[in-house]
Amino acid sequence: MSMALEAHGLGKRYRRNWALRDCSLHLPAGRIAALVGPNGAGKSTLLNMAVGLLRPTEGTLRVLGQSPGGNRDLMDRIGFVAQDTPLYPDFTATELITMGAKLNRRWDTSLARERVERLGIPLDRRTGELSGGQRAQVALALALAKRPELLLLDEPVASLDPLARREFMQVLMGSVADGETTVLLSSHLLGDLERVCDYLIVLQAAHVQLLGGVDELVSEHKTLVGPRRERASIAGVSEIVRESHTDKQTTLLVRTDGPILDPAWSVHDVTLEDLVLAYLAYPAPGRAILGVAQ
Ligand SMILES: Nc1ncnc2c1ncn2[C@@H]1O[C@H](COP(=O)(O)OP(=O)(O)OP(=O)(O)O)[C@@H](O)[C@H]1O
Repeated sequence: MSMALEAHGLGKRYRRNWALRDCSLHLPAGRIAALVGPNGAGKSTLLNMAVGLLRPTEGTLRVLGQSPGGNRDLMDRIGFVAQDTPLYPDFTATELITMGAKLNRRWDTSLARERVERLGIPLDRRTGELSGGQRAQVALALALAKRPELLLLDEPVASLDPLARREFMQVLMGSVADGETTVLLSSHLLGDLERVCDYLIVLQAAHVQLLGGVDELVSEHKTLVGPRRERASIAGVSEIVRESHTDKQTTLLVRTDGPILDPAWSVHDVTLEDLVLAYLAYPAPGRAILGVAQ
């Protein structure tokens, strides 16, 4: 299986603070991956390193099998929309599309023009005079027009209205349907991600907290509800990710390594949102751990 992204022991330090540390992850080609984590978790740092805008402080990072720093051929194969969707404000969408055609070898001018037109965004208005959502749409159209093998999107839909978000997510799904594109997008909108993403990377406090295919992760985690009891080992449970108690009842979100047969527990499936929220509350690796989810 070929990897679109592969990191080993990757770290980035700004002065004395680590924005990313001991980060080992892989993203198989052809997936739509969600990059999730709280503010300041290191998501933008990871994406910026993947496009060579930042250099790792330690560790290795391979993107489409190559090292990203100063690699023009590799950059031709990657589409990137940064968090604040920067566009030259004095240029119109038409001018940016023309510029894209000059700078990129695999550029699809009609895709960009048709997309911007279909969204009702004036092609001849300076992008500095467009709304924030319209600017984001232009930036996304430019990224898609590159026909990238890897599309990296840093909170691409944050400024889009709900209908536009849904439409864009459908476009993303369509663009990976050919099996040749991989998408990695960071977002806080778990509902949107749940609909389209089939791979999940959860970052928290500069560390990878959870990684894997969404279906596999969802099926190996369960919520258990039973009479109140203090921590005890449960056959079939490899890890208790989160626990909460009322006077009479204990609720656990667990990672399983087999069936839960103890009849004291009722076993429930989890959603992607349950999973992400549980792992975000889980102590980060490398942090002083006082006991899991006490
Ligand atoms: N240029 C910089 N100089 C110093 N520290 C930085 C710089 N950029 C980011 N950081 C720090 O690195 C950490 C990770 O930041 P990053 O922007 O990667 O987080 P993020 O997960 O993308 O957050 P958000 O969801 O808020 O966009 C944060 O603690 C941030 O303060």
